[in-house]
Amino acid sequence: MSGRKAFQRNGATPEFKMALVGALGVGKSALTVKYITRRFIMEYDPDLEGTYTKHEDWDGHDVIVHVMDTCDKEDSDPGRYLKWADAFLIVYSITNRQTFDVARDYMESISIYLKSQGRECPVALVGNKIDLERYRQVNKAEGSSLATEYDSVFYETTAAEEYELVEKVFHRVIQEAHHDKYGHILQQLYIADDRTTSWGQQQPQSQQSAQQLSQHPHLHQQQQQRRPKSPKGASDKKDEKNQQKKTLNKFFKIFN
Ligand SMILES: Nc1nc2c(ncn2[C@@H]2O[C@H](COP(=O)(O)OP(=O)(O)OP(=O)(O)O)[C@@H](O)[C@H]2O)c(=O)[nH]1
Repeated sequence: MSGRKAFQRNGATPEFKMALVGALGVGKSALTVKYITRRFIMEYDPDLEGTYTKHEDWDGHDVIVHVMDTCDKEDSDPGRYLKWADAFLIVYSITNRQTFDVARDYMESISIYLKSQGRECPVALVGNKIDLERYRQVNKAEGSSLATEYDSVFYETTAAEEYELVEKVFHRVIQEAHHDKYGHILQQLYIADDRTTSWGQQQPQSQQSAQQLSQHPHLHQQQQQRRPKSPKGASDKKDEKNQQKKTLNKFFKIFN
């Protein structure tokens, strides 16, 4: 049975929740707003955290995507996105090695958390700001290697240039999340990495709504109940490793 047929029989609108996490200043907000509005907005309030919703039109069918642009602070509870999300984008800046180290910590912590819950979610490692190649501190092979270590997909991208670069990352994660939820072979449903097939055009957002979002990034903020999802085997590669760094110790409080 093809994914498409199953999708058509199942009347419910597919819905996915993904959380962007990472160090401050890596471009989580820029990537979120780029995906939602197709626009690059230069400055955000670093203390703001929000959840945004976008309707994708795939081959005439509605797909709802919720994106949480997180902002972790010392005392904040990561449970707000760990429990909520169907998928995670762990973002670092290729121009800042420290943010790559933080991304590594997130990879580890999220992996351990999911395993403790018997859950598995798509996790993508995303190296952002490739438009600033001249300032690169983390080479592509390092990112790729870290992602491989955790059985995650890896992308380098930039919020500052073509929308398609950002779209590709989000669509790949949606692909994976769709597979987890509906158990379909993704290549039959959506796109291959080179985007040769099925993803429909984005529903164009009105200029007005894009402007409103840019001026009030939390316009579409909303809370949603998490939908159940089918588990997928977690990476076993890090079972023995328990080297949580201070900044991420809070993760353990959730499930210990
Ligand atoms: N050149 C370039 N600048 C970017 C890119 N993404 C984000 N920025 C800039 O980097 C700065 C930080 O981006 P944010 O999106 O606020 O980063 P964040 O990860 O959300 O961090 P906080 O807002 O501190 O939580 C802003 O000035 C952005 O305009 C990118 O891909 N390329």
